[in-house]
Amino acid sequence: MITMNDIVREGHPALRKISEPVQLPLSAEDKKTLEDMLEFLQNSQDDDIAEKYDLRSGVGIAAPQLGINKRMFALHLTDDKDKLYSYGLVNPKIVSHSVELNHLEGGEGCLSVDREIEGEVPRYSRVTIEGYTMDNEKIRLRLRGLPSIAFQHELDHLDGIMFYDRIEEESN
Ligand SMILES: CC(C)(C)[C@H](NC(=O)Nc1cc(F)cc(F)c1)C(=O)N(CC(=O)NO)CC1CCCC1
Ligand SMILES: [Zn+2]
Repeated sequence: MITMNDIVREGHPALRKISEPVQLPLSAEDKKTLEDMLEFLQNSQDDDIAEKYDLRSGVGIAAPQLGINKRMFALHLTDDKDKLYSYGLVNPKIVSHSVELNHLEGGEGCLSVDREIEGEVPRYSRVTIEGYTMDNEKIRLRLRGLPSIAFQHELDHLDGIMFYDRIEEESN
């Protein structure tokens, strides 16, 4: 199982690389990695398992955070209507987005960042995304709210972008 020790932190080169598209159909190894990533998120949101293994409660994790520069990430979260979004996504991309921007109140954090960083992180309010599931099926989703923000945060990891890169500098 994945624990916090498997997650690379700021300064690790994998977090600043552009990740490579994943060969489809998924190899057994890539599928296993993605399943392990989804399992980590589920474990991290289970109070007993999270406490036992000292896991930070994660809603998303990208392969580069495991030192694997492949274009895949996992999401496991519920939106404000309690709809569950639980996916392993391969070669994900935004196909269209709102002009309107949104941000998490209080800013963002990251499983690979062990410090608090203040500042709003601007994200598209709504995105239409495409990608492939762990079963090699093409998927298209319309996301808003936390699912939309989390998707954009994870997609940035595949392009070597950290959330704080998007916080505008103090305008004096
Ligand atoms: C880094 C951490 C703080 C653990 C963050 N969790 C999080 O934001 N949880 C959350 C947010 C809400 F708005 C409502 C709620 F119910 C729970 C997270 O998992 N990530 C994933 C990550 O680091 N992926 O690389 C960072 C988040 C920033 C924006 C969305 C994902
Ligand atoms: Zn992150």
